[in-house]
Amino acid sequence: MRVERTTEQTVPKEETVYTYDELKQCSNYLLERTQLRPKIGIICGSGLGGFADQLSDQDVFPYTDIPNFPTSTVEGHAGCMVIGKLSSIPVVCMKGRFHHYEGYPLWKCTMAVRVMKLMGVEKLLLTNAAGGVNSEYNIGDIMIIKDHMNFQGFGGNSPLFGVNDERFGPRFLAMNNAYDRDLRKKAKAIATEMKIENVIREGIYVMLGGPTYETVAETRMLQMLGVDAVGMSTVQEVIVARHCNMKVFALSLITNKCVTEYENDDMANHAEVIAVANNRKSEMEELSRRIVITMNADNTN
Ligand SMILES: O=P(O)(O)O[C@@H]1C[C@H](O)[C@@H](CO)O1
Ligand SMILES: Nc1nc2[nH]cnc2c(=O)[nH]1
Repeated sequence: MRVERTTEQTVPKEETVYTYDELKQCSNYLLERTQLRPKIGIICGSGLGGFADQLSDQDVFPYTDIPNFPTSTVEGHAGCMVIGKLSSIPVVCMKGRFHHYEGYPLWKCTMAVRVMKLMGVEKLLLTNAAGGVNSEYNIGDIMIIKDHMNFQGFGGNSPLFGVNDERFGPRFLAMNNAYDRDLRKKAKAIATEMKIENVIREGIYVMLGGPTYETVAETRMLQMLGVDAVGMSTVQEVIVARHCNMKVFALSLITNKCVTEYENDDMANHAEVIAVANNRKSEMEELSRRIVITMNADNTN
């Protein structure tokens, strides 16, 4: 189903998932317009798109120009694909992702991952802004995602629903070690080199549909389940990336502490999310840059 907005009404319309050929059209469009052949893809979280500005030799493609592409509608998600070099390494960077709460089905939110795969991308680095569920987490902490809980999957929704196209991957998919163990270990060593180990965490991310932030009762439930951080993205992208055999690494920036007491009047809000992302920009960007270098040096698959 697609939600199409007009000025007066919201009209749901039937829509089928992207065909292989439609996604190939997108990747061809990009490859025909850049000399670079990236093997590493990056998806930037809310307020974290500035990472793409670090790239040299940039070719910039607004989503509105790429055939079959959805558009970004959220503040802090610029809405363009940037292909360029990071420390001489060719990368393709999504400056702005698609979220389920924008009205896109999960298969549509994740289409760019398959486009990257068709371009030749083998490894994916994702960032997001998330609320700290673990009471020991502080605003500004950077969490290496160790694992996720796929709540949409529990509820009967997945970006892989529908006929499986074996050209992308198998019908049934194992999800252990989705967040590559070796890259997580190396990222911790990099954080120590950067002397930011005091703000580095490793934990479990859960994606809820949003756009509401969590109630006190919901946060308490997540704590009981062992969740460390909660957001509104990433899980579906990781599922699609693993389906097409990409190696995955992901970081959550803890932009707010989820409220667990009824007497606490702190209100999560997107302006704060963007402001914290802006404050932690340099650490997030340098950590990500060094991880890209590590990913590039890694020849295992
Ligand atoms: O794209 P991410 O997951 O970084 O964005 C988070 C989740 C919502 O889109 C938004 C809420 O403030 O930030
Ligand atoms: N669901 C959710 N997403 C977020 N993104 C940034 N902060 C939060 C949060 O507290 N909850």
